[in-house]
Order: sequence, then C-alpha cells, then structure tokens
Amino acid sequence: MPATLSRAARTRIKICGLTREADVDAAVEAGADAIGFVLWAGSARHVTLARAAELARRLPPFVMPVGLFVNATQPEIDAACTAIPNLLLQFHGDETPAQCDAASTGRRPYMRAARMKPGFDLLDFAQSYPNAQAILLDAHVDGYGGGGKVFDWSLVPSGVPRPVVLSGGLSPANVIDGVLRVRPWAVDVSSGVEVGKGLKDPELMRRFCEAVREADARRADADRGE
Ligand SMILES: O=C(O)c1ccccc1N[C@@H]1O[C@H](COP(=O)(O)O)[C@@H](O)[C@H]1O
Repeated sequence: MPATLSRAARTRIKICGLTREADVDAAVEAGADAIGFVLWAGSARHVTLARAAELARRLPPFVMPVGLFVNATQPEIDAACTAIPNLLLQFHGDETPAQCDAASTGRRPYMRAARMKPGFDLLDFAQSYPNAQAILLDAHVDGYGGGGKVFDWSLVPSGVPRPVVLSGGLSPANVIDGVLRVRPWAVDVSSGVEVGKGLKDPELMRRFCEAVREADARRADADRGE
C-alpha cells in the first residue's frame, strides 16, 4: 500500500470520538470511511466498550470501526476485538512496537500515533513500527491527543514508509490545505467537527467531508498540471 496517495485515489476520512447514535449516522451520511470510539477512560470522549459496540452495530458495510487505546491492557484489547468485529486498533499512548505487535497478536491491523513536534524523527519512528498498517500524525500536546492542535506540517518528510493519516486540529477550514501539503492516505478529525467533547455537529462533519473531496479534486488538477 502506498504511504501517500497516487493521483487517482481519494483521501480516506476518519471521524473520531463519537458517543451518540445520531452522530454516527450523520458521520456515515457525510461520507466518513471510519468511525473512531475512544476506549480510554482518561478522555472526555470516552465510551464504554458496551456502548462502543452498540454504536458500531449501526455502521453499514465498508465503514470501519476504530478503537482508540492509550496504554490498554491485553485483556482490554482482546475484549474490544471480540465485542466489535473488524475493529481497527489505534494505539495513541506510549505503546512500543513490541507491545503493539503483541496486543494485535500479529493479526489485527493497527495504526500507531506519532506525536509531532520539532526534532521528532518520523522516518525512524515509522520504521520502528513495520507491522503498523498506518502511522497517524497528531500534534504533540500535554495529554495524549485529541487536543485540537495543529502541528507544523512541514515537519512531515517525504518517503514515510507507511501510509500516513493526518490529524491534529483539522477542521473544515484547514483540511484542504492539510491534504494538499501532506498528501496523506487519510485524515482524522475530532475537535474540529464538534460542539462539545464527544458531541459532533452534523453540519461540520458534512463540511469537513466536502472539503476533503474538494482537496482531492484540486490535487488531481494539480497532478494533471491544470
Ligand atoms: O479524542 C480524544 O479524547 C483522544 C484522547 C487521547 C488520545 C487521542 C485522542 N484523540 C485523537 O487525537 C487526534 C487528533 O484529534 P483532534 O482532531 O485534534 O481533536 C485524533 O486522531 C483523535 O482520534
């Protein structure tokens, strides 16, 4: 799989931190490819596993559930994978490559979050997670993430050896710029489409997805030299 998009492809969209049925339905309607559930109790967007499983059951085919973990235990991860079929794991804490591989039992796909700041060696980081399906780029914040903070996109080098998911403070207003500059495989948004922690706004989600489609069209034009 390419790390960044070829000109024919479209940027995939993940919307994260959903807690309500209506928001899940609106995110799908807006065009999200993946829906994230925060399974870390330290987050204001946390949902219990039972609740996440209930919400995930609303997803139609081809829309993927994602479970966000911060330093979770193996039993917690196993329970999540049992409760939510086809769950993509998102490790957003201090998980080492060995821990990610063990937690995913070498079979379950996972993304590993990188906390971007000046001096951070993303190429080295990505190389050290050869089994990650993608590397998710978030801003370095005081907590573990989901802070709505944009990082300096010029810190993303070319040639990252894994598919890149751009996140960190994305919104309908800046995602076109982010897609055109970083050319990620996918984008991920939480704060930028919400009215309160874990409470999404259908209109913001619709505008976010529309902006990503607009970015894809502009990127294709640029690649054709128009
Ligand atoms: O959403 C959270 O509460 C959260 C908690 C701990 C780690 C990550 C979290 N969210 C993820 O952070 C990025 C960026 O989010 P934002 O758009 O800047 O709010 C995203 O991948 C979320 O999934």
